[in-house]
Amino acid sequence: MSFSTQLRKESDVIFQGIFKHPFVDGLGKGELPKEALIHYVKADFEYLNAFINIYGLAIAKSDTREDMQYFQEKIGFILNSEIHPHNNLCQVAGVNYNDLKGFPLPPTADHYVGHMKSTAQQGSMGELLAALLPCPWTYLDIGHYLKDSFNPGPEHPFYEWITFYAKQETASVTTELRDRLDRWAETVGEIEKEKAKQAFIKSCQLEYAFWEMAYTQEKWPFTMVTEEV
Ligand SMILES: Cc1ncc(C[n+]2csc(CCO)c2C)c(N)n1
Repeated sequence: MSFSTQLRKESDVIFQGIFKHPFVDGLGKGELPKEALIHYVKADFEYLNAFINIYGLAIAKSDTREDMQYFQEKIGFILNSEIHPHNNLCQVAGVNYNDLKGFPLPPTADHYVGHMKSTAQQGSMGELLAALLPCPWTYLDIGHYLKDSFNPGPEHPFYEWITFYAKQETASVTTELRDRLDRWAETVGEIEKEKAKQAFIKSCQLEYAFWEMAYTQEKWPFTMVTEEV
């Protein structure tokens, strides 16, 4: 069994929890409070900015042109494609996407970004790949799960969101990251692999926590002027 298959198996309980989370279930049912959608997009826009920064750190860590080109292409995917699912959520919430940009990350999203950034700066390439992988993998599996469970048609409010993540593009981001991680895992010992596994599991936990953060509209204890809509 490949290293990534082993990681997916061990974290299956978290994946199953994500599929059943009320936010994800609401995407399937086509029913979500406007405030939760807004909270999600505000946090996710900044999360994606941080993700681009992290790909930049991965380029800084890269030894080969091939690796550099790979991470550069992934930055392009976030810049050019990931706006579509956000646009879908903004349309349903009846808000302008531009009005949701530039807000501070809520505590859980801040924690998630901090985990990926510190792993990118201090960890091995394998730990970094493992910390990034749950991001496309959980969304790919959510896309498939919602497509199979709810069979949404074009009239479904979240049709675009669901079909975007169930698409080949998200599948290839996942497969490519997995292949890289699996190739790395063949070259290192158990201690290194254990560290990568812990980085992967923490990111899976934080993917779940991100949905919870959006659904409960998690906030910092004190609201500062910059956070008001
Ligand atoms: C919290 C959170 N987790 C995952 C994604 C999905 N996603 C973000 S970047 C990317 C491509 C990685 O190269 C994918 C699939 C999201 N939007 N927000």
